[in-house]
Amino acid sequence: MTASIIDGKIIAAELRGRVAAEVARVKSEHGVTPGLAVVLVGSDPASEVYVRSKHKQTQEAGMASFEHKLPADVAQADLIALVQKLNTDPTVHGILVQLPLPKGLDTDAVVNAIDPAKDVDGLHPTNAGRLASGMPALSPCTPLGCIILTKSVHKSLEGMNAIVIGRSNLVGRPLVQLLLNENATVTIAHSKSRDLAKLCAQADLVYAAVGRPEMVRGDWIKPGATVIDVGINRLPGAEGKTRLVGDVAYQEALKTAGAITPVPGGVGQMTVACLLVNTLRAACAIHKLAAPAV
Ligand SMILES: Nc1nc(=O)c2c([nH]1)NC[C@@H]1CN(c3ccc(C(=O)N[C@@H](CCC(=O)O)C(=O)O)cc3)C=[N+]21
Ligand SMILES: [Mg+2]
Repeated sequence: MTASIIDGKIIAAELRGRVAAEVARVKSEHGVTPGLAVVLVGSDPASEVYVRSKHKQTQEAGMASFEHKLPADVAQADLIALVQKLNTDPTVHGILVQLPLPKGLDTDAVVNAIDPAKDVDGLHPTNAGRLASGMPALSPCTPLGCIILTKSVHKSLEGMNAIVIGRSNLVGRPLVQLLLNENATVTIAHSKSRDLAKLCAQADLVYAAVGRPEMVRGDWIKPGATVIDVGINRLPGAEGKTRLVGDVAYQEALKTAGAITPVPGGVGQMTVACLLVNTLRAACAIHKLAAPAV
């Protein structure tokens, strides 16, 4: 038996189409154009790639896209001043500060400066706290994407055993909360967990988000389980190129899993699509419109 492949490209494109339709409706019915501001500090090549694809997809969905590039040696106060300006800019409904920030900048202080109503990354403690309390919140895009991909396989996650490997603020922790909202039973594992293979073997749903290339092996996976690979690791490939691999040993896991996401073409695609969803939701909330149908 070989696993079916969960096609993030197709699922993300379909989601972006629904966002675009809602954006068109909100524009024509209410005269509101949702706007996303992305702040990139320094010049990490991988970050440049993500920011470019965010810009393109935002515009394709009919939303306004604002890019702000700052030098790696920008003063903390100047970065915060930009965030504050975006907070009060009525054309901006979503603010994303690309992470990680260059050394010397205080990430917590920058994230705290974002208006929680415009925090489309769901990183502000107000949104993280609301999510953890079961209240409506802007939730981080990658975990939202993971849930949508899982639901493309399972209509309901109720009572399923899920394991989340990784506990970052951007992925692992909020993903745990979203899974709890779906009534899954959740195990939270991380780099210090003992006997990860055994914990994994009990899971119907495996979420690998540790940032270690191919750490999750095929024989850890319960036969038929759904595997969502959040990792994006750049390894040296042939002819001086880089090669992207996930946190799961994909070829091995294909043999035991029931369904699995590829890297690239899995979770990464959904992250950007969900960013558009969050920007649309933020714009509707800010303008006191009904929540959009996506
Ligand atoms: N404040 C903040 N929010 C983020 O959401 C955030 C961030 N900082 N910093 C970096 C990570 C990473 N991230 C990705 C977005 C899209 C792809 C993506 O489009 N991946 C494609 C192609 C990848 C490629 O070819 O390089 C795929 O997996 O198919 C991947 C990763 C968002 N992040
Ligand atoms: Mg991917």
